[in-house]
Amino acid sequence: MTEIHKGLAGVVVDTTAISSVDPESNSLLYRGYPVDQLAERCVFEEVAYLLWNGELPNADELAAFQGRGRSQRTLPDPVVDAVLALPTTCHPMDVVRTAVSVIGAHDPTAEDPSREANLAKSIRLLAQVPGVVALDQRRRRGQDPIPARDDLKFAENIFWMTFGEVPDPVVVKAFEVSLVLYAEHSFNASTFTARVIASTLSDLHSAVTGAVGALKGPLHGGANEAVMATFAEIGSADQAAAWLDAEIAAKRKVMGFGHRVYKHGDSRVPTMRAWLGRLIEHYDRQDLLDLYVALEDAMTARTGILPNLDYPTGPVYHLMGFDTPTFTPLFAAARVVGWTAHVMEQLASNSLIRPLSSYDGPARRDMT
Ligand SMILES: CC(=O)SCCNC(=O)CCNC(=O)[C@H](O)C(C)(C)COP(=O)(O)OP(=O)(O)OC[C@H]1O[C@@H](n2cnc3c(N)ncnc32)[C@H](O)[C@@H]1OP(=O)(O)O
Ligand SMILES: O=C([O-])CC(=O)C(=O)O
Repeated sequence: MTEIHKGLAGVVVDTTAISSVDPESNSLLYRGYPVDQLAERCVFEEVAYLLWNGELPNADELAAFQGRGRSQRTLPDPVVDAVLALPTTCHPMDVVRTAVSVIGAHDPTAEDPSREANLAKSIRLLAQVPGVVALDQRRRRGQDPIPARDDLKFAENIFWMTFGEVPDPVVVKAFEVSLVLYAEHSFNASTFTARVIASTLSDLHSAVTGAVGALKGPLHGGANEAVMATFAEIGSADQAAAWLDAEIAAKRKVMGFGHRVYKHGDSRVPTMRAWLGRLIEHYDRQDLLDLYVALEDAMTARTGILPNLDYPTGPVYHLMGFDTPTFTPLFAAARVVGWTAHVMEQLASNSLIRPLSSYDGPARRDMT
């Protein structure tokens, strides 16, 4: 009988040199470096450089790389027009998905599959997606757009374009850590989507557009905003256990918990959790931490299922002032690096991704 690998669980479909996720040791390495070390010591652009090029940049390489990205931050007019033309009733991830597609349609090198062209497109996309996310949050609030600045680091510029100010360094660092942790995670659903699309020899923007769609779902990146919706529904720490009992009884999944690969805890959670603690102090929001801890404790006690990265990141982005539907677009802004690194890796050693299925429909029959 054919063995079915539902959801491709446990199936190894290819090799990758970009990152390694080891569920046994709960470790995540980007090109060999532990991600917690990168998160503490690097700016986001260094990590992007590492993931794309295989090595960390020296000071000159970093400066040149940052200059290249910063000079491309301003959104082309057709992209601004496309964002502003979309209804504010649509989800912000729909805006990101559309914008990536429009950026691709206007890119004169869109169909050039060389690594050099794909790297240039990746750098441009990474420079421009934050502008889309910031523009969209602002228009939904009835605020005018704020032009990008080329004197700010990647993380700082996102705050600037969204809020018109760069917050305290502890807030910027917490955000930068979240972006580093979100940048890459091997063959997750959205990255695999990008690789499937790239494997047909379609273009990089098509692969990223598809990846954005995959990330949107609450079983994947959409969980970070769902966590905040959960907190809003629960209200306060003393309600957490009763709320959870009802969810479990109704057999509903609790967002921000569980992981396909990590069964003993997500390797990125301790780092993000520590920064959440610092932000709780900075913003004086012990009530939010109490709720966070109460739900985690109740979930662990009742199911043994541990939080994933989206659990601490939801409240982190909330404290920073981002609107809840903007959380997954921020995840996307960071994951552009991982998606495009995988597209380039796929193309360097391509084989069409096309699994088999086992038919269980009606037996052969003739039309009458
Ligand atoms: C950055 C990221 O994308 S991380 C993932 C973010 N997604 C979420 O937080 C959504 C909530 N979590 C989940 O839905 C799941 O844990 C997934 C989809 C992430 C991984 O799931 P899988 O590895 O496919 O495991 P699966 O969904 O089969 O769960 C195994 C068992 O644990 C239960 N379970 C897993 N996660 C949860 C959860 N969050 N809440 C309640 N029960 C859960 C399942 O109901 C299932 O129980 P059963 O065997 O009695 O039916
Ligand atoms: O790896 C996964 O399945 C999901 C995840 O944590 C990520 O993409 O960061």
